[in-house]
Amino acid sequence: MNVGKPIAFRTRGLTKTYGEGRSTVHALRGVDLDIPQGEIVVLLGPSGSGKSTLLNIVGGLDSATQGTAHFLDQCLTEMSSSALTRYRRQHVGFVFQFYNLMPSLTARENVELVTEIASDPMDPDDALALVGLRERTDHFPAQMSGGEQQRVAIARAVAKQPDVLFCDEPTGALDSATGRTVLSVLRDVNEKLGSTVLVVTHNANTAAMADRVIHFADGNIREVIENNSKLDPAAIEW
Ligand SMILES: Nc1ncnc2c1ncn2[C@@H]1O[C@H](COP(=O)(O)OP(=O)(O)OP(=O)(O)O)[C@@H](O)[C@H]1O
Repeated sequence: MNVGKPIAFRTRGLTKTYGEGRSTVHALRGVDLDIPQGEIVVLLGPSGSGKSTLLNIVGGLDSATQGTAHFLDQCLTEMSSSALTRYRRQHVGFVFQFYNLMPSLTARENVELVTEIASDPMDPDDALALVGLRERTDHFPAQMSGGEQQRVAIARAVAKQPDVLFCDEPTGALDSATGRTVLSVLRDVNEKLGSTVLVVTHNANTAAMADRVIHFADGNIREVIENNSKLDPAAIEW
């Protein structure tokens, strides 16, 4: 189904170890992976299998020990830390389990933190409208539910119109109905902005909305499944 799409991310022999000697942890053991542009990709696997480590390296937040990772024609594993900062600023949005909003700022002001430094940002109100919070732009985080706060975090991440949206357990702190709403927002971002969306999750049911599901085990890919019958997030079982 994705024949001819450019590859957004390509890793070859991607390896990450933490520590030395007997306490060495092998987080990634030579991962080879191709992720086509514009896909929703869900990464599943047991705790400690390396999912977040992979996300952090291709997101420009962490370095590899060996191997290569490319974003389009840019080699992330050879970049200086200032080049990685530019890469993150220009191309990448992050969404984490805990929303990391500034409590003293309104929803709009939280989004403006990003739009003020981005090169081609959306209007903050448009970003909040995209996640269904048009009416809540002047509200503070404490006045919003967990799902609404996560949607502000997504608005903040997408307001710079990122090529890629990285989501680490985006529904981990949410109940099922709210979690589905947040997944629907991620699907909307993918469809409306064309962003490639990578989601790390423990919720295997999220796989139903993905174009591609990557199963991790013990620092490597166990299986990659292309999904030709994607479900609407609203229909996902929890
Ligand atoms: N900064 C670090 N220092 C030492 N070890 C680390 C560090 N970060 C991760 N690890 C180890 O690397 C391995 C892979 O961790 P990672 O967080 O990538 O797994 P994960 O699949 O995302 O797990 P989870 O689902 O629990 O978030 C684990 O054994 C973890 O303890």
